[in-house]
Amino acid sequence: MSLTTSDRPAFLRALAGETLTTPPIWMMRQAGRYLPEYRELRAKAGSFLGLCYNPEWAAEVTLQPIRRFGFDAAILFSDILVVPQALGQKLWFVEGEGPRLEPVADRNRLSEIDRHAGLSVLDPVIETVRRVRAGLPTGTAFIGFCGAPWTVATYMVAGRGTPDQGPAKDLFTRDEALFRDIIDRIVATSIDYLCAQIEAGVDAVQIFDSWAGSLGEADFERWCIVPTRRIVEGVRARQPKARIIGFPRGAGRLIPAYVRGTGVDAVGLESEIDRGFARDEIQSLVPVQGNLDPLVLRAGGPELEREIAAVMEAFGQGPFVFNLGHGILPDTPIAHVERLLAAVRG
Ligand SMILES: Cc1c2[nH]c(c1CCC(=O)O)Cc1[nH]c(c(CCC(=O)O)c1C)Cc1[nH]c(c(CCC(=O)O)c1C)Cc1[nH]c(c(C)c1CCC(=O)O)C2
Repeated sequence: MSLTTSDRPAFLRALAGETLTTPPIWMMRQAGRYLPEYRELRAKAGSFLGLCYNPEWAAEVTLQPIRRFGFDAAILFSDILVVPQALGQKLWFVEGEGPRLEPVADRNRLSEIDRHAGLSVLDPVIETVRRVRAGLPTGTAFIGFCGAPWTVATYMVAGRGTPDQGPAKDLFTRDEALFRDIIDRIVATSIDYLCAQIEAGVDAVQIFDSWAGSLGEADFERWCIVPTRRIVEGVRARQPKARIIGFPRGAGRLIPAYVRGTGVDAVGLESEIDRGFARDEIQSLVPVQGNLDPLVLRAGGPELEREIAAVMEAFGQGPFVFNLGHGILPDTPIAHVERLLAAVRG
């Protein structure tokens, strides 16, 4: 049975360049701590990674926001830092703080982690993809993802999140060959990982570059644009129909160069971007996704109404996916998410 155009998920139609009267909507981090049903399963799993690597639970968590809110797309429940794990690096999460890895700051450490390398570490995540696919309603699209090489490298080098990405910047200044080697490994594994997700059933993939905004123009070209283009080309060589969304958070005025240079099909926009610029210089190139401020969603009230209208006003006349400019905050009231959906869907 072939699907007619109108049976195609609205999310995929928008990514293909259609302007829809009601834009499709999903939210970054839509499966997460603001949901009581997530917190319940998270407590049962004991740890975040325990949840990520249990296909039954991870599939359930992926589907929770779809059942509750009927978003237009589900996003795989996992983390960008499972790729360093596939590269052999130890990863753990400190409760209330965030991720920790054994830092890779010299050549010896890199050759040590290499011994354990293997994509099979991610088999449970691929099994999660199959289960979610089987459980998703038709009309709901399914998004897979990975971290962009630059952002993943910042965690691999520092061993944790850093306010200014200083350790990774120091490394590419001090030992460019070593940093390039790290980037190359992330690129190769990310291509295999995204292709495995697509083969198992995701409709589109998003490349999260959360720290893209911390790079100056020349470094943005070599550490963000070039490695991302290699992933896009590597995935397309094997999966010509793959839909790829880039999210170079904070890249602002460099986003048109990112779109042209990487060849992504669509781009996510941070909340801070100038919306007039984004409409004229970015949405004219590719469909855009974003960019309600997560703080405004959490606050609710008249400011939320005004901002939803401003986002719709800026992007509603072109190909557009409604989203936040970054992940939903854990203490966001569920009623505000319900209000957002009602306002966007009219
Ligand atoms: C930098 C980054 C990470 N992970 C991710 C990024 C890029 C996007 C961004 O900038 O937010 C991406 C990510 N992380 C998670 C997803 C799942 C899909 C989704 O719902 O969007 C995705 C796409 C789940 C998660 N990843 C994490 C949680 C919270 C874990 C918990 O339940 O305790 C979730 C639901 C943990 C995580 N994972 C990471 C950090 C820094 C943290 C700690 C901060 C935090 O707790 O929010 C690394």
